[in-house]
Amino acid sequence: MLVVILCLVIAVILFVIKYEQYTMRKKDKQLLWLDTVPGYPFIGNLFEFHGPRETLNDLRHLHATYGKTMLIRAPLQRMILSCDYDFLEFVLSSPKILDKSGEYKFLHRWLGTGLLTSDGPKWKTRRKLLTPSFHFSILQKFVASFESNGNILVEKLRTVQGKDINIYQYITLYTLDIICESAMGVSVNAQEVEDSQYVKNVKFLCRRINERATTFYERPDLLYRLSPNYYREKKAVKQIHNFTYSVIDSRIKTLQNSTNDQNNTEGKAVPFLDMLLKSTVDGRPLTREEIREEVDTFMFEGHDTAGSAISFALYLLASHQDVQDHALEEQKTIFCKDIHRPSTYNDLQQMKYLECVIKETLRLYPSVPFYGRKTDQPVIYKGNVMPEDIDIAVIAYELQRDPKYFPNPDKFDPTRFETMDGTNPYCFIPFSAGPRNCIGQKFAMLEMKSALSKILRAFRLLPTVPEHQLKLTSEAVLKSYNGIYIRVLKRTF
Ligand code: HEM
Repeated sequence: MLVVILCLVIAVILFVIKYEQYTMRKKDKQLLWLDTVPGYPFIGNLFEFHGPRETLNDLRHLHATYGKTMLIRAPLQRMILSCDYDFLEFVLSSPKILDKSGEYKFLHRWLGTGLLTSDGPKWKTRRKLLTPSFHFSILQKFVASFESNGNILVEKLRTVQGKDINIYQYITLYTLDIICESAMGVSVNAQEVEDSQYVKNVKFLCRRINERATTFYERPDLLYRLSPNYYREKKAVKQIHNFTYSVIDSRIKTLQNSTNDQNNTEGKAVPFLDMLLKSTVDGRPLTREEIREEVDTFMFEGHDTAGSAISFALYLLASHQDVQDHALEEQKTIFCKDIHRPSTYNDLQQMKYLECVIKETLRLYPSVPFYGRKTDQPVIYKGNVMPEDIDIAVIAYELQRDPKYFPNPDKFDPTRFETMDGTNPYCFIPFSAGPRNCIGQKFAMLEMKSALSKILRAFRLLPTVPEHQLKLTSEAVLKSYNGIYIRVLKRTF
């Protein structure tokens, strides 16, 4: 009996391997022009990846061994990994490669197919609908929200000055409060309320999505449903959706009940939710579910990214006193004698050096270190075919450390952005590039400037002793898994 079962198992395995080879044969032939990472039948290169904490190291190792562009294989999936300038310029600017790679399906349970995860005509319609929400005349009204939440942040930091603190824990709650106010028009008071279930769920899901993407036995939906993590994820998603729906419903009521007078929003920031509630697609309003998808998408994409960038910038400023002094001089010039006054939109526009600091931070520590696309039709690149349904991973983290474009690439040197002439616009792509770039980049830049300016004026930033060493990991967003520790000391002028 045992022998029969064993034979059956072997037969099934052989069948699956043959089936995979048969289905992928044509694609593999068409992709012979690429360097292919040697792997095993069926499972391909899954063993090249050693879990979420090691993904960046694994990618670095693969690029060092196989060059800037290579093909890797997973069951029924072919993916091109690239940090090559020409190839990525082609991919990101192509109107034919706009769909998202297979990995994004891990976000679907939470985000549905909102702007980040949708493809084809749905994405085009949504992008057109949402783009006006990021017009500068709308964005400048959010400066007040950056300011009030920044004041809470500074108060929180005052209570821990002189101690070694994991700055990321403070910053990420600040950016979460801001995105809640901006996207939904409600405050979750993440900075004030400890142990908020909503905050816990958002944090849990951000981590879970990447863990799943890099754990081979959790990738197939069928196997994932057998694991306890599936139920944890389902529960967290349900709680988040319930919260988002309750906010949507109460906002609908408020808008219905408000008199014209109360509805007068002149000068006030209008949350993205209100715009969604007032929008129509093909002559009909968006459904509750469609609105929820977008609100949840903004919550996901809009807080951790900026939180990571601000935290890394503070870490770099703490360990580069010359850069910090330069940035502070600029603040003094802008704020003159009233150094602690609230910053205005115009002030933020004037912070040119701080902008270089942020860009240099995003070059070294891009919040989204890699992202994915997929071909939905055969595409020709330099005479070679990329067949339909091929995933492409854009490794921004590696490209932005290429010495060809950034001499002495590991050096933190914001001035390189003062002299960059735009000859190679695709060598700096923290917000992606082309038609599917980050819709929130101007919002993010204002928010990051506002936070850094406020903290710089309130505190002197110092490294810990001994200086904390980052251990980078990508949980969809770049983090340091041992924290981002610095010290802050009240600044006196
Ligand atoms: C430092 C801050 C940020 C960075 C580095 C960043 C980076 C990116 C990147 C690399 C993408 C492309 C992702 C992909 O192709 O899969 C993206 C897309 C997106 N980002 Fe951001 N982002 C930031 C802040 C924000 C903020 C604050 C918002 C919202 C207010 C936002 C909303 C979005 C949305 C909705 C998309 C999808 C756009 C589309 O596919 O059309 N991002 N972002």
